[in-house]
Parts: sequence; C-alpha cells; structure tokens
Amino acid sequence: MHFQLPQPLSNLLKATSLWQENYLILREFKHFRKIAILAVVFSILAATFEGVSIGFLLSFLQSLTSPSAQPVQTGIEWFDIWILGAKTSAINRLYRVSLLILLSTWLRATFNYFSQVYTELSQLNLGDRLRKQIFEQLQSLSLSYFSTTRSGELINTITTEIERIRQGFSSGAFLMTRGLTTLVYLISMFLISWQLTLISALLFTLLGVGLSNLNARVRESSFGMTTANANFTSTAVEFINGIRTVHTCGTQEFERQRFYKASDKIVSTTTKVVFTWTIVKPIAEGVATTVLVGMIILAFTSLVTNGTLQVASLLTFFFVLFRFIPFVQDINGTRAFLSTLHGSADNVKKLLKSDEKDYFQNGTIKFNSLKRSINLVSVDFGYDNQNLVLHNITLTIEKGKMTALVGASGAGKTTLADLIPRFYNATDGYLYIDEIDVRQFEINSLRRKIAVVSQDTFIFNTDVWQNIAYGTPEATNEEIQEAAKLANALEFILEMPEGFNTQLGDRGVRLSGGQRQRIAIARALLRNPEILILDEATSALDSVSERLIQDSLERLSVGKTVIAIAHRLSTIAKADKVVVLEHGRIVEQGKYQELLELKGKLWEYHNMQYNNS
Ligand SMILES: Nc1ncnc2c1ncn2[C@@H]1O[C@H](COP(=O)(O)OP(=O)(O)OP(=O)(O)O)[C@@H](O)[C@H]1O
Repeated sequence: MHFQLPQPLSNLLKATSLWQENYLILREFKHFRKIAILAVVFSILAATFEGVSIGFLLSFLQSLTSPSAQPVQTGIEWFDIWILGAKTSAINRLYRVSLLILLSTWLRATFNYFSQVYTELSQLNLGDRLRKQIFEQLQSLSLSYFSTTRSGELINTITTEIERIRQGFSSGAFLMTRGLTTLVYLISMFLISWQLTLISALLFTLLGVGLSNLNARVRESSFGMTTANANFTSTAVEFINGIRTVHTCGTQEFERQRFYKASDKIVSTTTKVVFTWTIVKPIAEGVATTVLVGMIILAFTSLVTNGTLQVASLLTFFFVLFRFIPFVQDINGTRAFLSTLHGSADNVKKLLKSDEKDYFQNGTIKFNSLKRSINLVSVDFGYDNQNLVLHNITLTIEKGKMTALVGASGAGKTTLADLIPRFYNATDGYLYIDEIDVRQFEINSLRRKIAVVSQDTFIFNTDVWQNIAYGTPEATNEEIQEAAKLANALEFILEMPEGFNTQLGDRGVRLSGGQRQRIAIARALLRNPEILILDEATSALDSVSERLIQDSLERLSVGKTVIAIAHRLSTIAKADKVVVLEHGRIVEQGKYQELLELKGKLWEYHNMQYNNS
C-alpha cells in the first residue's frame, strides 16, 4: 500500500518553518511514511480513547454519587439508551459504564502500545536513512573535501549526532501524543466547566510563554555541546590511530592533556545545557500545583456552593486536571530537550547540504582501453584555491611505456600521478586520455583499468584472501595465490598461523611495512591493470625481495603503461621517459642517459645517490 499525504496537508506542512529549517532531515520520512503515518494514527486513537474513558468516568461517578439523577447524555439516542443504559436502573447503568470504562481503557492501552511500536520503528528508520544519506554524500564528494575535514568530526556526525536526532524523533512523537491527549483533556474539561477550563488554560499558557525563553537559551548552548562532541571524537580517533607515534615520541602526557581537555569540554558545555534544560520541569511542576490548589478553592467557594457544578462533575474535572498537569510538564520538558538537539540537527544538515561543496562529476563515456597516450596540457593544480602545487605541466605518457617521475620530497610527484585516475581534477589546463578529456569518462570504467600501489596502502581488517581480492571479487583462490606468489608474498602468508585465512587487524597492524606493500602489489597484480601507478612501491622492501618484485613488476609491465615514482634511481633506470619535477614544475624530461649527459637536475640526484651509497 502506498501512503501519500493529501496535497493541501502536504503543502501546509511544507510552509512551516519546521519543514523549511529541517528539510534535509524531514525529507527522509518519505521512505518510511507508512510506518510514520501508522504511528500518528495510533497516537490519535490512543488520545481519543483517553477522552472516551473520561466521558464514561463522569457517568460512572454520577451513578455513584447521585443514582437517581439523569445520566450524562450524548444526544445520540441509540447510544444513550443501548450503550449508556439511560432508561435502565441505576445499578445496571453502573455495571454498563464500568464495563465501558474497562473496554475503553484496554483499547487505549492497545493503541498506545502500537503507537509506541511504530514510533520506535520510525525512529530506527530515520537513523538508518540518515546514516545512508550521509554515506551517499561522502561517496559523492570529491577527495579534496576529506583533505580539509577531520575524520573524527565525520565519525561523530554519523554516530553521536544521528543518535541524538533519532532520540529527537521519539521525543517529537511523544510531544505530539501528549499534545493530542492534552487537547482531549481540555475539551473534556471544557464540557464539564468552561469557566474553570478557561482559567486553567490561561494560566498554563502564561507558563508556556515563560518557559519558551528558557528553551531558547537551551537551544543556544546546544551548539557548543555539539562542537565539543565533534572535537572529542576527533581527538580520540587521532590518539588511537597515532598510538605508535605517541609511544615513539613519548608524548603520553601531551596526549593525556589534549584528551582530558576535550573530555572536560564535553562536561562543561553539557553541564550548562543540563542546568537550563532540567530547571524547566520543576518550574512547571511548582506553578502547576499552585494553579491546581487555587482552582480547587475557587471551585468550592463559587461554582459548587451556588449549584453551577455537580459534585460528580467537579470530581471528574479535577481527576482530568490532575492527569493533565503531568502531561503539560512532559510537554514543557520535552520541548526543552528538543531544544538541546538544535546543535545536532545543524551538524547533520551542514554535512548533507550541497552548497559550497565540491562534488565529483562523473562522465558518460565508457573507458575500454588506452589506445595511444595520456596527455597533460598546461595543467595547474592546487589542493586549495590559494596555493598551486603543480604549475603548467605539459607531458605525454605513452601507451606501453614506462614514465618515471623523479624529484625531491614535496615536488608534486604523487599529486601529478593522482590526476590520472581523477582523484582530483586539474585546477587549470587539460588532461586527455586518447584525446578525450578525462572528465568525460565514466570514472569506474577508467579506474578499473588502473592500479595504484602507493606509499599508504590501506589494509582492511579482514583475511588475506579478501584483502588481495579487494576490487576483484570474482577472482578465484588459484588466481589470488598466483598473484601473491608473483608479489613475493606467498611465503610469509603461508607462515602466518592461518595462512590466507589470517585476519590482518585494523589497518593491517599484524603486518610489517614490507609485507603490507607486498599485499598491495598482489592486489594490483590480480587486477591486471592496463595502467600501473607505482608510488615508491619498492621502498619498504629489503634488497632481496626488492629484486624479486622488480622482476615481477617488469614482467607485469610488458605491454602496460607504467607511471613509476621512486626515490631510488636504480628502479627507474630502464624507464622510457624520466620526468624531473621541482617545486611542481617539470624541469627536465627525456631518457635517463640523455638527461645524465645534460648534467642537470637528474645528474645531481644521480651523483648524490651513487656517491653516498
Ligand atoms: N591532500 C593534500 N592536501 C593539501 N596539500 C597536499 C595534499 N597532499 C599533498 N599536499 C601538498 O602538495 C605538495 C606535493 O605533495 P606530493 O605528495 O605530490 O609530493 P611528492 O613529490 O610525491 O613527495 P614525496 O616524494 O615526499 O612523496 C606538498 O607540498 C604537500 O604538502
């Protein structure tokens, strides 16, 4: 069944500031509107039956206090006669009304149960949708977004802040049910005594207005609380990820202070919120009790003594008022709690918002294979708008050839190589693959043909099989073993306690640097790429394995296009073209021997390396 809100209702909803401010969150309801509507419907039914039981209660008390009096009549003849038993004896009426009270109470309890179940389910769905929405957002943002955002902050948004919004939904639903029931109470009270109801309504409204001011303050301080949470998660994530560096550098005390400070900040900002938020309920309670006592005195001294109100009606009125007060307190308390969530909502909305974010724009042309060359034409690139890292790069990388990038640390070699699989877009200039702008290619079809073996290969916390086959799920065990063998990784894998089934731990902590790199090479070998980017691929290996891997890479490179970045010149001596970069500019390019004869930059590096070793 497909639920849809009626158009006018939907338009009305969209005109509210609640919708406009929280559109990015509320739009998720459309994915589980059936559940959300059921939650609302059951809440309405529960509230209605609360009112119905009050009606029956009045009849019940009347039957008790003045059995001979005319019973309460609804005006619906069949109902008054057959259901309430208006024409039967007082005791009969008492039985009937008692039965009706029980029935309506059970029904109310049942509806309450379903309203709670569907509210919880809606809440679960909201959390689920928001997490997935953020995942989609993170997947579609360009990599540069992650260079400028702390990962801990993102983790905080996905976990803590979404959890708080989820709680916010159930509080919102609670507010709605409480609101509806309060309305039903108000109507019942109004029917019993409009004078007393008007006075109570006026006093409670004044109370509500007074408390709004406090809620605004809670809202303000909630932003500080969210910032403190985000900062704390970032600090904790950095501390755990960098634990080896902390031990190596002996900075435990420094980290302790940083961690404690971040944790203290959560305490201080939250304390501020707690003090303001929790004061709401006691204030509401005190004022409400004063109102109640005042009303009892007023009712007795005027309305009952002059006969305007029956004792049964008065008792029912106070019974309802008595139940009404905690509801009003709940409403105020929940409103205050909801105010504490503005910071969280803001945080999630900021991440989901699409303006001022750099999105990855996918192309449509399917990349099948490299036919001629990759051409960079006057390419400039900067990670931010202020500082260019690459300047005016014009370069041809020919199919089937090995192009080596050489230069000092920070010269821009990795950055240049990252432009080919389009990890980043050129800030200016063009990158063509076979004369087609790289931006026009469907990115996954291009990246499937490229393998990158980089300095910081990520090893997943799963077994060796899956780590090598990452990106090639269709690979057979034989193929995986063959790739491991070619990458010179088979031996150490088989020496591990469970061989290929060994779990590699978070980020591959159970592997040495060289082993990690060999897993990465095996991963690349398995993908059998057309274009191979080797970024310092052999730097973490001992000389024996380096030679073995060098051989396997040479075999693999036959007929493939290789872009190799290596500090050790021995690994690139056979390159078809060597490109020397300095401060993001190409200063030399040509064959290794030709460049040596020029006695320029490569010659300097060459001498430095071979004279030192
Ligand atoms: N994600 C990033 N965000 C901002 N700046 C970056 C980023 N990555 C690198 N840089 C900067 O870009 C410049 C070039 O870095 P790159 O990693 O390309 O140099 P490299 O020649 O590969 O160095 P190395 O040989 O040390 O790996 C450096 O100044 C570096 O600080």
